[in-house]
Amino acid sequence: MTAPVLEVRGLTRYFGGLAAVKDVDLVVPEGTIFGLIGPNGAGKTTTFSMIAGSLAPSAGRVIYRGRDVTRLKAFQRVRLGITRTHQIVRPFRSLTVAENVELAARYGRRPPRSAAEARERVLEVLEFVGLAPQAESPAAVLPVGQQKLLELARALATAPDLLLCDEICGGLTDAETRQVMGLLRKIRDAGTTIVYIEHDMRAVMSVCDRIAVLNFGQKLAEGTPDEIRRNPAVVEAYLGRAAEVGARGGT
Ligand SMILES: Nc1ncnc2c1ncn2[C@@H]1O[C@H](COP(=O)(O)OP(=O)(O)OP(=O)(O)O)[C@@H](O)[C@H]1O
Repeated sequence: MTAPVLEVRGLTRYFGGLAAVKDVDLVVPEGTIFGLIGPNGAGKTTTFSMIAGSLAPSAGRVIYRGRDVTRLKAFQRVRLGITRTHQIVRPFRSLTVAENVELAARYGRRPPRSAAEARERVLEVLEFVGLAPQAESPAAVLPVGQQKLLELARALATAPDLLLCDEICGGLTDAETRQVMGLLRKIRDAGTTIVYIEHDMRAVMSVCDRIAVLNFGQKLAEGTPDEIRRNPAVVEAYLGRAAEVGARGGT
């Protein structure tokens, strides 16, 4: 078995008296799409923020390829290969799509060494996500589906080794969701490990190799999509409710 790309040990975060994340352990094997699911407020985004480095844990460690990165800042982790997308996308709205992607590339793991290399990288990423025709449009004018693709493009431009995807399918049509699932599989197959937060259960179950379930800040279960689907505690805490609302559990 290959060494894990990411290990999270005893990860804990309090907000005042509230334990948003409590004593969570995760081991993410290389080359997988690893789902992180659970009800609203379960602690998924807080966990992501601690892995990405934008939020300090109250306790616990984040280990990336055997190295303890718990004290590194977010930009230092991006340079090592850990990049996240945000649930609420936030491109530079007045910059073009291409400029947004180029900026991300410059802060990434392999910054382009020339303007020509930057252009080539930007075009490659935009073609990959299908946004090449919008390259010169201001980010602000993109419809929601394309905003999500731009968020993914910006993350990919940093040349991530570990991509943290936060609810990339929220607000997308079924066709757009299928497109994004196809992209995630290609990204994984090209060698990038993915941790994926998502409420769209069809998407999660179709694309993830393993899934961990959070509930009230703690890990409730972990396993393959089939094991998770059949786990009575998961059905009780989350999946039953998600099914009631048409397999989409909320925001
Ligand atoms: N900055 C903050 N200050 C105070 N409480 C916070 C903060 N961020 C998150 N919380 C609380 O921590 C808990 C976990 O929130 P988090 O956003 O991590 O959950 P989540 O599983 O990502 O939820 P959702 O599926 O709704 O995005 C919630 O009770 C939330 O209100």
